[in-house]
Amino acid sequence: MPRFAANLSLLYPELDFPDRFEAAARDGFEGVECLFPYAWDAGELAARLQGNGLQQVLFNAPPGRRERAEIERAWQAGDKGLACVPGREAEFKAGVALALSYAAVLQCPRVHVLAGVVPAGLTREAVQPLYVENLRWAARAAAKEGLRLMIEPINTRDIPGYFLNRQDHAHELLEEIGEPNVQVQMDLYHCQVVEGDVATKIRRYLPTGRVGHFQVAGVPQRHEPDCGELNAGYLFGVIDEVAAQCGWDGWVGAEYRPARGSEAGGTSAGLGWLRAARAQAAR
Ligand SMILES: O=C(O)C(=O)[C@H](O)CO
Ligand SMILES: [Mg+2]
Repeated sequence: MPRFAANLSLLYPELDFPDRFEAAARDGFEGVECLFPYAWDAGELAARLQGNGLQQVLFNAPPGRRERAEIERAWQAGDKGLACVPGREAEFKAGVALALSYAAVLQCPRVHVLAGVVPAGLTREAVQPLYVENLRWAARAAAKEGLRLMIEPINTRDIPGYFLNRQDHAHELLEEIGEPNVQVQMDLYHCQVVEGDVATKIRRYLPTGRVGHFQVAGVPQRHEPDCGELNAGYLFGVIDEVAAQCGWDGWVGAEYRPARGSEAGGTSAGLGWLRAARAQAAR
């Protein structure tokens, strides 16, 4: 069974963010990820991790220039990253520096760097050199701290105009960036929405050593992984099989909006997919 991390920005919406750590540990998660930890003091979050025996496995660099407390709200309102946005290089670098300082305190080995939306009037091809240059700069800064950066293809239904949508584009970009500590965050939800053939893509890309993290959700509504058109149990089996062959030992982030979160039992009641994965592994 892969190691699963609870995405605390999406799971347990019935609880205040700091209380979600304990809930995730109680439900048997060993790792957690989140979108943006910046509204909280890094030391306070580190204490929550330690107190609950959890590892922080991933979070995002800021998607735009804001006060720390504003970052999450600004993401909802439209900040989607700066890596491909001309004229905002200084803000991009300041955001990466803030993320690296949080990663050090949280002892988190991975930081996702959002690509951003291609500005009106420009093409993806026109902004790609800037994206590559920004990522190269960020990768070198992260390498000094012993950290890895993730780049994630995201579907354009969720973020219209987003620069990076496809797995093949992400892997081409890694070649161009040319820094070994940059990897792909393969979100199976986005992969299914954009291109499908998910199991084949896991088999193609995981052995390259260029996939640093997985995420999962049901498709099309981004609810529990066992709701909708993806067969999560089958895909976890594929990850397990290929990981055993190539020595991959990363995490699968549970990044979904619980459909059952408002029902009695909250998020925990919707973890049947996790219990099924455990039962399958025990067989
Ligand atoms: O939207 C997603 O799938 C992500 O993982 C991004 O990190 C957005 O935070
Ligand atoms: Mg994702």
